[in-house]
Amino acid sequence: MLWADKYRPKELSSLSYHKQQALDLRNLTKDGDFPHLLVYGPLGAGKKTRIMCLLRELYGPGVDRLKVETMNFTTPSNKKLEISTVGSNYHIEVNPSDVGINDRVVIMDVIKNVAQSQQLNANTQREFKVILLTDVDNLTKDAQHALRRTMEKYIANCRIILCTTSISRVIPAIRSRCLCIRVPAPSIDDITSILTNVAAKESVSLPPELAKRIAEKSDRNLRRALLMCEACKVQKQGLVASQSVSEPDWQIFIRNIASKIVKEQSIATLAKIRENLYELIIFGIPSEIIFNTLLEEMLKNCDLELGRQIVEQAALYEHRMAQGNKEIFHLEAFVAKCMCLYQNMMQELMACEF
Ligand SMILES: Nc1ncnc2c1ncn2[C@@H]1O[C@H](COP(=O)(O)OP(=O)(O)OP(=O)(O)O)[C@@H](O)[C@H]1O
Repeated sequence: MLWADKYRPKELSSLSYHKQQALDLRNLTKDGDFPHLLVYGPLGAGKKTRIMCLLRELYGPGVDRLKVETMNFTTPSNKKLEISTVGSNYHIEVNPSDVGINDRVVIMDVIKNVAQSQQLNANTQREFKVILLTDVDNLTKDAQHALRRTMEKYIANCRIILCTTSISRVIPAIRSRCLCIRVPAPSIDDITSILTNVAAKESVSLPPELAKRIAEKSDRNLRRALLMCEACKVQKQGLVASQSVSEPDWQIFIRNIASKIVKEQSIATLAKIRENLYELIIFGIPSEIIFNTLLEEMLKNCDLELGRQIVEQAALYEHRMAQGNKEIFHLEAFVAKCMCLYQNMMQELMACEF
């Protein structure tokens, strides 16, 4: 088992950072109930871990006995949909955006099914079940409006926990019906001490300088830091302070795409980059991550004015990507626009020189 899964805290009391928030969550469940929640924060900040600890506090260790199920749905146009869910006797976790633009059907059916089913275990029984919806920022507006109506209708039988990285794409009507909980990214010191603790549990001696370097390279993403630390251990049995910390392959791959854009602005390069983007998508790298990393890498290669223009275009294409269905179109359009802007800047520079 990976360290990130093996050492995931299970109790609110064992959460080692944002302790006040953990305490507040515990107080929230004191009388055995809580409102609908909207948990948001950057990738790898520990949102899911906190939610699972909260459920454990409420229902006991039964929430850890997970089973994977496949649910089937039929759209109004008779299209058959299939979605995987993970859940226990007390909760169910679904990512409705797995079915793309048909997410509205999934939202309505899942909530209806859960609200109508009864719980068996009388000892730990609550009056409600919990539905955990992940990646809520990717839900279509249609699905979000359906969610708003359904969450009101079934408030007596179920509580909904929404988990997302960006609250700005969640409609205000949902935000106002939930208690919003922000989980900020852990600090470099928090990550360093978690890495040191995990290494100690694994009987691996981790030099403090190396732990700090891993924490800095992880972009304050705790999961990434734990994976990087484990990768370092696999590369070299005895960890040393001067050891290099390798980056994930996809990050290097995206850096190469950015340097291709800068090196040559042509149709042939664009076609090659399209293949590269497809490869990233096929390997399961989320398109938002591809977009953000590509933007960061592009900004390293340009001056302030060009950077401003690229950020402006990135905002436009990212917005379109969030609204549309085929990410590749918008990623490719952004690459083409970057090439265009870069070429314009080079031509202006050359004109000035002559
Ligand atoms: N308080 C904590 N102490 C130690 N480790 C933690 C803590 N919180 C989270 N982790 C570790 O960090 C990893 C990432 O946490 P989690 O999956 O909860 O993040 P997330 O914000 O839900 O991420 P994503 O948005 O990418 O799904 C977990 O695998 C877990 O091992």
